[in-house]
Amino acid sequence: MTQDSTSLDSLRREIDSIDESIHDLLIQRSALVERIANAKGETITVLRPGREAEILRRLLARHRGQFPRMALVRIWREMIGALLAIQAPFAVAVQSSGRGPDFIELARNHFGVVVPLQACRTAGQVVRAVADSEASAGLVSMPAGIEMADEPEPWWASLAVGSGEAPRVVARLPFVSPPLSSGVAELPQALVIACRDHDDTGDDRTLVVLETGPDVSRDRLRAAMAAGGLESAGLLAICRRGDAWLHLIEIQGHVAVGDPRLARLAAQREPVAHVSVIGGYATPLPPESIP
Ligand SMILES: O=C(O)C(=O)C[C@]1(C(=O)O)C=C[C@@H](O)C=C1
Repeated sequence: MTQDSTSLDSLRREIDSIDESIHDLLIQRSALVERIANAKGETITVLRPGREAEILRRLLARHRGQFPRMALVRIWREMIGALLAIQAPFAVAVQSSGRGPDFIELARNHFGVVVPLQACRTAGQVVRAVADSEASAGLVSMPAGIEMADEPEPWWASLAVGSGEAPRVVARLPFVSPPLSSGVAELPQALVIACRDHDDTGDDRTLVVLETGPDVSRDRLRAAMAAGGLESAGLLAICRRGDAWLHLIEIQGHVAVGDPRLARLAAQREPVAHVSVIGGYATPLPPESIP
């Protein structure tokens, strides 16, 4: 045996030993998640998107060496998805209209190969599947502009009338943007909904629906929000409900349903007659942070 093949053999034995350590740790992690699942008890969903975001941010911040960050994310997404599925029956309803195949890919990349995906034609059907507990979570397209929906009302407006048990937005995908495939001009953006509140991870956006009369400018809305102590990060979409206009607005930071700033905004009465928090998400990592 040559010197080279001896050292190759010994390097491979080291790799075998590392693989076994990784495997043992995976088995240990899985056992810990089972204990977490027992501790969660009767909660409505096992999904904790804020915790998932914190895990990925922490690992990416400490990462070093040649192993690609995108591959690190992929491994953890696969592991977390599999560990969601061992905690409870877990399925994701995915909107198949519009950029349907892209949304399926987005859901697969995020939830991994184990979690079953259920195609639903419209976003409204995804909301209903989650509300009726036919799916544990749903993936719907990121609203943009004035909604010309194939439903009486865009999906996000239906969340604004929901009770505490109704689906809410809990995550935005992709959390870490993969490189664009050839021929794809831009990545699809989607929101994850589930029957739980959005988490506070320290770097978040909140989605609110503001109800106003007609002809309220963006500047006026922004000023009313600022007077209430809320910083708008942008108007995502608007739609009409009878004589009222509904504005879907992204707010900087985590704002919980009972936040006094929302009450201050609604107390002004003009221009905002009503405010509903429909969820929020951990701010996705900028693509440039994943070289
Ligand atoms: O921390 C939890 O609540 C878990 O269920 C564990 C875990 C994980 O694998 O780390 C899995 C799924 C959750 O969405 C978040 C995290």
